[in-house]
Amino acid sequence: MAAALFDLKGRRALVTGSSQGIGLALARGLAEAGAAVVLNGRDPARLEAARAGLAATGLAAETAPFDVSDAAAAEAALEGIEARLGPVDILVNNAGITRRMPALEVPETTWHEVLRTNLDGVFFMAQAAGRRMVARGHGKIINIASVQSDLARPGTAPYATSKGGVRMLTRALCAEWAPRGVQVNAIAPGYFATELTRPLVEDTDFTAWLRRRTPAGRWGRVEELVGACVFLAAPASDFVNGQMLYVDGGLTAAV
Ligand SMILES: NC(=O)c1ccc[n+]([C@@H]2O[C@H](COP(=O)([O-])OP(=O)(O)OC[C@H]3O[C@@H](n4cnc5c(N)ncnc54)[C@H](O)[C@@H]3O)[C@@H](O)[C@H]2O)c1
Ligand SMILES: O=C(O)[C@H](O)[C@@H](O)[C@H](O)[C@H](O)CO
Repeated sequence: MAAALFDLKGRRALVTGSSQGIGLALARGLAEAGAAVVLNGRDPARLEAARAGLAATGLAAETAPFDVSDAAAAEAALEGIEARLGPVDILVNNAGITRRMPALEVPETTWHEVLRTNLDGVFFMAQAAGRRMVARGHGKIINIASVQSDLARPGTAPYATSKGGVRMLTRALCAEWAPRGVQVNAIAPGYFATELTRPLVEDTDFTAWLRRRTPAGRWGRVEELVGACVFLAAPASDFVNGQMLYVDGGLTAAV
């Protein structure tokens, strides 16, 4: 009984931005839970390397290279994936970027680049997948938000704004699609060591501050996000909708 609640066999999952980092860890976790996984990124060679890495450990995956910040490409990709492989039951909107700089110095192009990837990309991917899920009467969308959906720090204005938007988008889509059998939730990671956070990992002052600021006293490991993702992708969460689940070592629970 309990095992069936978390069983993803027979489900197909598309994870955006999954050639490395959090996306690749989530793709691996979903595949280990039984899902047929589709990897996405913009660079076909890096995507193929990620696929081969999963295959080397006995996990099959397909690839779909496209840019999530291009709404037409997202729609064409969903159309192509479903025609080639079958329905996408689970969408993990993970692709994201940051550009750290003081708000007074953010060029217009940078502002739009971050918002277009982190917020427009999440919306148009959700719209492309959601239109098909709503028609079928079931589906799971998991948006990767951030502790910066709620808390800002200097140098993160475009990023924090985009992640705050992801939080409200998650609620707005839940309000519309819950009656149609689709669950839309978010995971809000704390600080995890990846390429995106490398400048912060290498900054000894930042890391010392983070260890003091996080009740768990350390950086997160990407595998520690898998449990939340499998839960939100699986039947176990069928009545969980519009929520943002923090996986942050307690960072947002304590001052
Ligand atoms: N690392 C953290 O501490 C942390 C914390 C909270 C939230 N997040 C979020 O998790 C997600 C993954 O971040 P990560 O830390 O693994 O970073 P990462 O830079 O290692 O990985 C991001 C991936 O997204 C891909 N990507 C970027 N733009 C894309 C686009 N337009 N189309 C397709 N793919 C694209 C990149 O190529 C890369 O593979 C992001 O949304 C990020 O904001 C990360
Ligand atoms: O500059 C920063 O503080 C980081 O880039 C964060 O934005 C992390 O990437 C993460 O999203 C925190 O949860």
